[in-house]
Amino acid sequence: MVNSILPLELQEVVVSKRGRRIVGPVTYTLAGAGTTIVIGPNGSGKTTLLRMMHGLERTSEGRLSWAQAFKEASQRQSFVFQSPIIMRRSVLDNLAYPLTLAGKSRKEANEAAARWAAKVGLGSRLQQSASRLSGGEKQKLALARALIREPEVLFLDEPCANLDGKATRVIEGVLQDAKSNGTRLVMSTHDMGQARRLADDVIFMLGGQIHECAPVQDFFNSPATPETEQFLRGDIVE
Ligand SMILES: Nc1ncnc2c1ncn2[C@@H]1O[C@H](COP(=O)(O)OP(=O)(O)OP(=O)(O)O)[C@@H](O)[C@H]1O
Repeated sequence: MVNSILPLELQEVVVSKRGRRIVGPVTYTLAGAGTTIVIGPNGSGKTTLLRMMHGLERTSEGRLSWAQAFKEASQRQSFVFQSPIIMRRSVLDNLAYPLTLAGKSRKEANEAAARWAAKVGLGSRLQQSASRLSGGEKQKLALARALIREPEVLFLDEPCANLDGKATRVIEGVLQDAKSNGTRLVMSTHDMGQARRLADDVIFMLGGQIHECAPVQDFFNSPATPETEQFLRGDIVE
């Protein structure tokens, strides 16, 4: 892509909270296309790593840089949280909002909103108050709202946690489409089946560090360290 915001370069980046290092030092390059899945035990730093890459966490050491200026990069990436943040307005308004904010006409924004609602199975709910949607429906809405501006990079923090198989399948389908359309995806999950289904490559977090980072086949078929092997066996690793 011309003027891509990628690569995102992390050099010896550290995130600390109240004087305690919770992630880092991390050196990593996010480039190319496809889906990177971030896995690891509870508290290993997955959420913090995603938030830091997106710009939601202040780094206390190291260097984080996009290929474009920070403001430009911010506008071309999006984030889906584990608990979706939904405006107390209609499904239509929730979806149209990012587009009107970006200067699209109300008509254009409404048309795109209707298209995206249909993609995530909310086509018949456009006028309904979004706050009355179920948890799974809210997550589908949040995903559509994040994708409606066709971000170059999309971060997702366990978007399918607490969702049933059917809702998860819809979300995975939308994510596969987004990837085919050129969005670079970076997503955390605890679901190893989902990691295998979606990943092109895997980041394994352990103790706030990137313990291993490999193409999906290599990661699952020939783990590089005993800790990775233990984790994949379902043993407790800290
Ligand atoms: N605001 C904060 N203040 C203090 N400590 C924090 C803060 N946010 C996260 N931490 C700590 O940082 C560590 C990493 O947390 P993080 O949420 O990134 O892990 P995670 O791998 O996403 O965990 P989980 O799988 O449970 O969601 C944890 O020990 C957590 O308690």
